[in-house]
Amino acid sequence: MTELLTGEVRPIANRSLTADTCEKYGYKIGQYRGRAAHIAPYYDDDTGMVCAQKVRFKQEGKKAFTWTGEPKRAGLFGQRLCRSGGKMLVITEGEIDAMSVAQAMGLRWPAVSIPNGASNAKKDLAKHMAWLDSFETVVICFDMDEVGQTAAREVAAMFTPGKIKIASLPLKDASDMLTANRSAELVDAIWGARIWRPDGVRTVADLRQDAMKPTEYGLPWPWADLTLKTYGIQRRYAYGWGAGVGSGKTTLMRQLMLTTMRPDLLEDHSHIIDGYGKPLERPAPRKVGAVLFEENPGKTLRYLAGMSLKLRLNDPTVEVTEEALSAAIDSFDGLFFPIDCYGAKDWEAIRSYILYLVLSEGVKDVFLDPLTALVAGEEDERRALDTIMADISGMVEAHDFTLHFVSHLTTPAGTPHEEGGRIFEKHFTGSRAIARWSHCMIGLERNKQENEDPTKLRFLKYRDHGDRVGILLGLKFNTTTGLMEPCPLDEDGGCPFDKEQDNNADL
Ligand SMILES: Nc1ncnc2c1ncn2[C@@H]1O[C@H](COP(=O)(O)OP(=O)(O)OP(=O)(O)O)[C@@H](O)[C@H]1O
Repeated sequence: MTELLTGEVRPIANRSLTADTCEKYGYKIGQYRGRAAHIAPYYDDDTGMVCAQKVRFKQEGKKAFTWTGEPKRAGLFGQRLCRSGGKMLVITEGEIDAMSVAQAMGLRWPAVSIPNGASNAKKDLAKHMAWLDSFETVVICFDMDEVGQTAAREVAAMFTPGKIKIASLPLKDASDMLTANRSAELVDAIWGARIWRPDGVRTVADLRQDAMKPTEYGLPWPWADLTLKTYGIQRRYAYGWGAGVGSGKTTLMRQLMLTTMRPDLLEDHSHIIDGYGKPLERPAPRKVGAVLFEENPGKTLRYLAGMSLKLRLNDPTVEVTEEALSAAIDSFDGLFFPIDCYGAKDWEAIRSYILYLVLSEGVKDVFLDPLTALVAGEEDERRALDTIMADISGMVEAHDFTLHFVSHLTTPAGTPHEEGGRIFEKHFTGSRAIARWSHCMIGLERNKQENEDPTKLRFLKYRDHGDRVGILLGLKFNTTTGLMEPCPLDEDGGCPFDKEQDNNADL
């Protein structure tokens, strides 16, 4: 144990501290190894005697600290001046700050300092939790730098919620406030300190700006009628599309990709007016990210080019000039970002590709066809799908994009989906995970044996608009253009009741 130092109480002019303040805290000026030093006394909780001193002096022009006595037994600086169970206690990062707060508050309110700086705040305060918790309110008034504010939040989390407040100062610390002659503002900052809330808890004030934003239409579907009925394609949504084998899922995905990159090919939407009387505008061309497991990206590009020319280019009898095709292909340049994942079906890799496209390339419309390919061969398909779907749902929300994925369907008990059987949520492969995590689920119902039969878009789940479900659109495949076009449906939605009955058998 090193000897305690002696000294005398003096005002500290360069810190605007009066002799009364220093007297109250027993803060003295003395000598340490022949140099002038500030001596801050620390008391032992048990004996009420000074057991240690924090000595502050200058060494080679720089601020230095040392301890005398037994610092391990020391409480907080100024602790002995505060009766437990008081109305309010202020905790600062340093002795001079504690005295500055006390002085600004007329020496009538208790202020203490932690002994070993912000980085040890948690450990040093933990020893006195019962005492600290006895105060009605505890205000943390640490330095306004990163270290101080991080420590303030860490310390706050140790207290009973609702009791702890964090003060925010316009200058670096309480001492700077006092020396700048801004004690009144320092007092205001202490009284006006905000109740600390754990990260993530928000107030109405935090959310006001968001809540005041008008609800806008999402992005247009290729077909205006669907935009009208569903309020458009939503951002931060994972759309799950399901249909029987060869029922046109990929064709529909291609048309969505096409009109995303080439909004000039969208149906006219100008008759759709929002609640503020504004007609829906045609969006600018947007980039597309495509994860297509069952198709070579070159082939997809040819399909897209064909659709843009209103030609079915997979038909060998269809003629197209090289110039026209080349110009059509060029129209997707810088917009189409397919991932060549033929064979690679590892979610971790696909996930990084998607995030790269979204975060680095600014892609906001991603297509994944089919989702089922990612779990084929997994030992526990259900669990794997649950992990992937949870991930997708979190990703679209965190990074503000839209992901459309295609799902295969399980075989129903009644009419096969390929013959127009009704689709239920539970028919999606891995339905539990998909239903839980996707924001919208859509079934494409079509009887492949009846070429004249339309494809019905049945919305099964729609998170924000649960009333907008059922068959919302009929589409007819145009065998010349390769595009799906809206068509009228029977009054019952073209979905005879007996077909629904059939499939209800396995409900
Ligand atoms: N509504 C439709 N009417 C007639 N033919 C269609 C229709 N939709 C798509 N087709 C054609 O049916 C074939 C299969 O379409 P597509 O590949 O889109 O189906 P899919 O559901 O994705 O198939 P899979 O189950 O094999 O993934 C294609 O030749 C396509 O041109």
